Amino acid sequence: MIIVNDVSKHFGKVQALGGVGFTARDGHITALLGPNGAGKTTLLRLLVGLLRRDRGSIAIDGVDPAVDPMAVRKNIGFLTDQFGLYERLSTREYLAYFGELNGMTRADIALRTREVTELLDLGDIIERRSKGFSQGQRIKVALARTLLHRPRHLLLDEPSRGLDVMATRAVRRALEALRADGCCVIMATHVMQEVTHLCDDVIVIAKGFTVAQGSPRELCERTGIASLEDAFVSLVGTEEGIA
Ligand SMILES: Nc1ncnc2c1ncn2[C@@H]1O[C@H](COP(=O)(O)OP(=O)(O)OP(=O)(O)O)[C@@H](O)[C@H]1O
Repeated sequence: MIIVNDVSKHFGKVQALGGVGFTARDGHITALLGPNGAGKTTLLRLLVGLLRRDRGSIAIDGVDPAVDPMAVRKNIGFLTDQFGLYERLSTREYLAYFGELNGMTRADIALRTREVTELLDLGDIIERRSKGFSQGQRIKVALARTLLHRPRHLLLDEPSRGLDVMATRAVRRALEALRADGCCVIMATHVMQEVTHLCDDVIVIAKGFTVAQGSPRELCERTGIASLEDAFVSLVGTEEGIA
């Protein structure tokens, strides 16, 4: 479980987060919705201990990433907007490298490589070097790396950007399987259809503040608006950043 309370973060004079608070539960997929520049990526980077907050508290299964980032990272998979693939490594070599960094045994790496290859349909690129991979192939390999060590928490920054229909479905299936395993998934996205079909809970942030949290249905009921996209626009009070 991830509990965030009144977190703020400035970059010099720029306020990225003014006051964000929410709870993301295990066995749930939680969407992080907000216009461009709302603070979603900053929040994800704070959760994983890559940035230090100015104020507030964060507890990831009770551990504060500012106090013990290594303990938190052991149990988190983080898919950022920078995939960080190594062009000279094949997908299999790349996964093995990150598995070793995460302290996995060779046998476990081999087992998990088989599992994520199947889950994300990587069969045709598992022996290929990543140089020249398409955007969708790059995301799937980065996601495979993120899942390899069976993280208890998964933080995804726009995981479906650039994916075709089949790849989108493969990622969706993977996330549903993780949810069924009790994983706590937080996903920043601009794709309303994905939120409606996949997410149990939605956190809406605007200009660095949490403006609402609830299931897609609750947000629609609260605003009295039938479509989630229109409810979102009403909650953030602007049409900026809608995809
Ligand atoms: N390293 C940085 N230095 C200065 N400003 C930053 C930095 N990182 C983020 N910001 C600013 O903080 C604010 C929040 O940015 P962030 O990337 O978290 O938004 P976002 O919700 O992820 O946006 P998007 O949907 O466009 O990806 C923006 O005004 C951004 O310019």
